[in-house]
Amino acid sequence: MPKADIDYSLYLVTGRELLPEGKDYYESLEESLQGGVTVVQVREKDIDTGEFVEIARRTKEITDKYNVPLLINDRIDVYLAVRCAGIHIGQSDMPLAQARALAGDDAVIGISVGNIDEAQAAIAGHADYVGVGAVWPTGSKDVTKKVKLGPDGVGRVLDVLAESKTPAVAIGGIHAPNVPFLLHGSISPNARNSLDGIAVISAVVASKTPREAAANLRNIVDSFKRVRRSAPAAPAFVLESSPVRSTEALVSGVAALMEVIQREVPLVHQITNNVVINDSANATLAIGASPIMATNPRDVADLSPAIGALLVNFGTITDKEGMLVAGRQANVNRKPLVYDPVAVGATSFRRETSKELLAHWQPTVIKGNAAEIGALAQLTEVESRGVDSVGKGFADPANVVRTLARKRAAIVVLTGEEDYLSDGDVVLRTSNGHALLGKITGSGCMTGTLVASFCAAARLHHLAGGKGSVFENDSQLVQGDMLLGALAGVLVFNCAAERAAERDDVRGPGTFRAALIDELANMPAADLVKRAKVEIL
Ligand SMILES: Nc1ncnc2c1ncn2[C@@H]1O[C@H](COP(=O)(O)OP(=O)(O)OP(=O)(O)O)[C@@H](O)[C@H]1O
Ligand SMILES: Cc1ncsc1CCO
Repeated sequence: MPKADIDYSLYLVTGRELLPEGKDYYESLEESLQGGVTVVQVREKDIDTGEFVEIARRTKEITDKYNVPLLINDRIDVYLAVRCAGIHIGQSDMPLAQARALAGDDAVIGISVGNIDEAQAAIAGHADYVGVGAVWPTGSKDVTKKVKLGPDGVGRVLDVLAESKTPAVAIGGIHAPNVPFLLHGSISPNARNSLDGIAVISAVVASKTPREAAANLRNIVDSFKRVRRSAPAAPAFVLESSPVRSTEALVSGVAALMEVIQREVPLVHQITNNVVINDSANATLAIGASPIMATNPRDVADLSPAIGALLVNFGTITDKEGMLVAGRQANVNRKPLVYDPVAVGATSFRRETSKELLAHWQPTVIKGNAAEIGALAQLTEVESRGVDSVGKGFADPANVVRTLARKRAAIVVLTGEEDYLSDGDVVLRTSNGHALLGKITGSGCMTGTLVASFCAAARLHHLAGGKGSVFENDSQLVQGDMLLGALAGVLVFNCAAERAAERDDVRGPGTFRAALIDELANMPAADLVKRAKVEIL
């Protein structure tokens, strides 16, 4: 097969030691090829050369049947003996130039790269493809273990590879539940490049049903590539391309979600700060959803299948382990995950914690004030004072939210006197609310709570086959119109604040805070539709 025709979508690295008891290596291999494996690499350690050659020869007989290229890990002598498609070398194996001299120009030569320098060297040495990793720790179920490159780090390497168009597969700790996160989260910072495929070992080899395991992985990768091809310039990949929108449709969509909440009473899991925990739970109840504020890692893993959405707000970071586990489980269970990085730019501890969380899981929505969004976007235009944003805000907020949404493949919500929301494509501006919101603590945190609740509703609405939902795609992390969910959270909160501020019994922040909870509970959808000030920019 010509080098250019190789499809790297699902790259299987063999590992005979990982086979389930009683499963034959060749049988497992053949089933995985039937499931859709597109490249095979034979990896054998501590084995006699004669035996390696024999395994490679028999493996090639099977891969040839499926017209799938076979690569040999590290051993050029074995490659020369069996004459398969090529070899794969690691950084501590023979240098690339030497491998090329021995194997010749026809051989496919791939190399493992773990950072930008190694990627640049691979390009300079004309590697035919690179294996980028390790993404996550392998051989471990402990999700709190230190992440290696993470999807973010893979994205930085992909950026370097964009120009040479060197194909890239990611490797290390890849299993079906984290594949959508990996594919979306590793789109290079300026969206120029994305993964050509994923390399897996135990996700297929250790399976008793490798055909099904491979087919599932292949389906996710294929879906991702389809979306990426169809919308290269508008990378709201988590959500596929945005449906056609009008302000009227958006506002009536919000009203519909208010009904969904009442009907479905979604459970909204919140790991939030100890300043706002009570107000947030009451705000959740007031709109008709059901709050659960659990933080212990053992608790949160069990909860995940039952919840409608997860909120991670790190205003007072005391539960990092719980945040890591709960977020990963939300991705695994494909539940909306709203991330509120309170005061993220204020201290190095917060910046590091945020980086660590974002390497472990993919948020569906990122919500913050100007200082927080600025810090995540690495902009210095807006300053913070503790949890507050100070100054006039961004000169071009629409561009800030759109750019960060693209970079993070998430909906971004920027709060303030006016709120900006984007999925990386569309930008919405809402101008509801009241200045009294700036006089009570946790108004941003409660906005996050409501965004999470309405994202839960948007997903349920989609699953029930509701009108206007986003087209389903197997590589999407979350199903449903999450931009609409985020908009609903912002609008309901701010319209309730307007109603509260208008009340005669409200004399200041204290009475306003109580009235706000009342109005969240009492607001008719028709009044929201009347009040809503939404623009599509
Ligand atoms: N002056 C204002 N007029 C109208 N709405 C406002 C105003 N200030 C804030 N809001 C609204 O209040 C909510 C919180 O936004 P803000 O940007 O103040 O959050 P925050 O700084 O994160 O708050 P906190 O740290 O207290 O939780 C948002 O829904 C926003 O729309
Ligand atoms: C005041 C405060 N400090 C940490 S979190 C929080 C709530 C508002 O963000």
